[in-house]
Amino acid sequence: MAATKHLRAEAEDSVAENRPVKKSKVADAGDDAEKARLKKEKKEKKKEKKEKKRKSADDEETADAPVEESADGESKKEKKKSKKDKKDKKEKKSKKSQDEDDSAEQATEEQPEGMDVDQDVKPAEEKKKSKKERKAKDTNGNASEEASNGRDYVQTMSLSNVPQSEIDEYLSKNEIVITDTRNTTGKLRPVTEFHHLPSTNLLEKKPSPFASYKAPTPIQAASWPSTLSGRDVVGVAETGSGKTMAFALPCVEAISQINKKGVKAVVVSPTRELAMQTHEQLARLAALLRLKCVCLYGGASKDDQRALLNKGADIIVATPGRLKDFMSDETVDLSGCKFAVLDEADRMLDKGFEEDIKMILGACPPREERQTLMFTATWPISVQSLASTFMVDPVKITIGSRGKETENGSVELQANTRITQKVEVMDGKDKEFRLLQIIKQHQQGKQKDDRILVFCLYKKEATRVEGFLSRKGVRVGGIHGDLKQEQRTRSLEAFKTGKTPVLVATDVAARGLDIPEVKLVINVTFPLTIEDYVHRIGRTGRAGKTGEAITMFTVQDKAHSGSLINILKGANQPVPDELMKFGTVVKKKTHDMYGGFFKDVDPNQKATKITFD
Ligand SMILES: Nc1ncnc2c1ncn2[C@@H]1O[C@H](COP(=O)(O)OP(=O)(O)OP(=O)(O)O)[C@@H](O)[C@H]1O
Repeated sequence: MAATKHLRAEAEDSVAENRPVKKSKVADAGDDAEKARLKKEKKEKKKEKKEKKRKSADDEETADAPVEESADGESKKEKKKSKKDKKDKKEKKSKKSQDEDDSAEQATEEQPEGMDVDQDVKPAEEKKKSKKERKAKDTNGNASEEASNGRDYVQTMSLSNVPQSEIDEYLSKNEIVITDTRNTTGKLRPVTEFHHLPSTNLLEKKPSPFASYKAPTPIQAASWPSTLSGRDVVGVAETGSGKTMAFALPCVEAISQINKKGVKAVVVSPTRELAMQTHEQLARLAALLRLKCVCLYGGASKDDQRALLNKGADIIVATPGRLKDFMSDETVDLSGCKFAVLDEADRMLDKGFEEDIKMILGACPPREERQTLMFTATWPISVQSLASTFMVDPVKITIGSRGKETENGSVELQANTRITQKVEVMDGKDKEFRLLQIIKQHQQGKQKDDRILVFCLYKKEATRVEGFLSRKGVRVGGIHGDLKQEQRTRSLEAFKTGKTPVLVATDVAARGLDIPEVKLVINVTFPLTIEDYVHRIGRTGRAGKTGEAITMFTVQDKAHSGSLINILKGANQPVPDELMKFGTVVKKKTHDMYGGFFKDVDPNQKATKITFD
């Protein structure tokens, strides 16, 4: 606009200069014209100024002011701008806070239940991961969200992807029943394959600790999700079904997460030989993570065991007596022991060991601060109330017994169905002759090195029978409480290697011992309880194999006829007529704690329910 005005003025000046000289007239006339021109110019300037002002006001409105803006215009603009900035900031802030709320909500959704992680400090990577994991769980809607004892088990994607129909089939085929009063881990899927286990330092070792196994056994598959979650568990499964590894894996996993010196786990066993055997398996697993496992049992040098303890022990496997000794002289301190296992739990909780167990578990942290597992093949009601005082809401897992429990909560007693059971009713005086005959028959040809385990009830009886067989040329050894520990260990070793393929034992060898080559168990004298019978015959038919058991039954054993008949029927075994003649009444030996009672059994019905309390 200014440039136009200037150009017009120049043009007008040039016109004036080029006019003819008739100056005055022209001047007079020129003066008037000049006045008019100046007036017009003034008018135009005024108009321009007005126009500028209006434009400036418009510019302020649009915040698009030209560079040569007036001071006044600028301040107005700034005011307006700052107002606008404030408005923008407010909007941005509100949007930001909305975003934060959204992400917090999202994070809450992503947070696996039971995990105690601060949302605000949780790294994005972790958030992403937990979302992924949650997704894996949600696909099937069944994953562990339990985090007892500060541990969390996350079901792997590969297990989540197994169709539900396959899981249901596995549970029903293996007669698996999981009872959880918290009613959450009931949904946990059994770990049907080893590769379904979450990967850990231990499980990634090469070769794998499970290299020699094809798949987890049902008790392992069903209990690992709960035990790895840190839950207390009662596991009841048939003899020879892999219960040792069922508790060994969570034991080593649990203590590998504790960065403290001292004893962190204790496993209690009823017999020395079983303690040694369990120690062997557990020590192998623990060594993979450089954890130390020490075995304490009676009848061996205390000094040697103390020396081992002084080198450091993360896990102790022990019989109660020797463990108590070391606790009394303060060689062993269980105050940091966060993991406790009662193997052969019903035996550990019966009258004979009750006080020892109270003392041992009493020296561990309170039950709320430790994990307690109990495993057994027989779970009578008589021990269950005591068991519950040592545990917190245990998950109960039963395999077999068609998942049945009796009305009072005991797990139905059942023998391993792969064992062929025969009962021979006879006169007591014929026993030795018949025993020799059976052994000779079984050791013919290829079977000459088959291991045969012979059970007697009394130590003296075992000594006599061993002597008798030895005199008849049978390669035989003995194991019972009258023998020194060295002798017991030697006999067991010779039996395992096949040097003496026959072993005469009392019930010290009834529970837990795992000797795969045992093909036949002979009961020369019936045991004191039907549970002991189940454990005795369970020394054969282990890890999916078949086996055989022959029981000599005399009139002196007639109190056991009813319960034995039920066991035979429960395992689809023939019941000899001579046994039926002793009666089908189940008589329980009177016990100072559990009392005694009688129960009728209908001989025409398949026996399914017996309580042994
Ligand atoms: N997943 C598996 N696959 C095959 N064999 C296995 C598996 N787990 C354990 N075993 C083997 O099964 C055998 C029996 O295991 P274990 O001694 O733990 O049985 P158990 O259930 O404790 O028996 P018991 O009630 O008599 O004490 C052992 O030789 C063990 O090595």
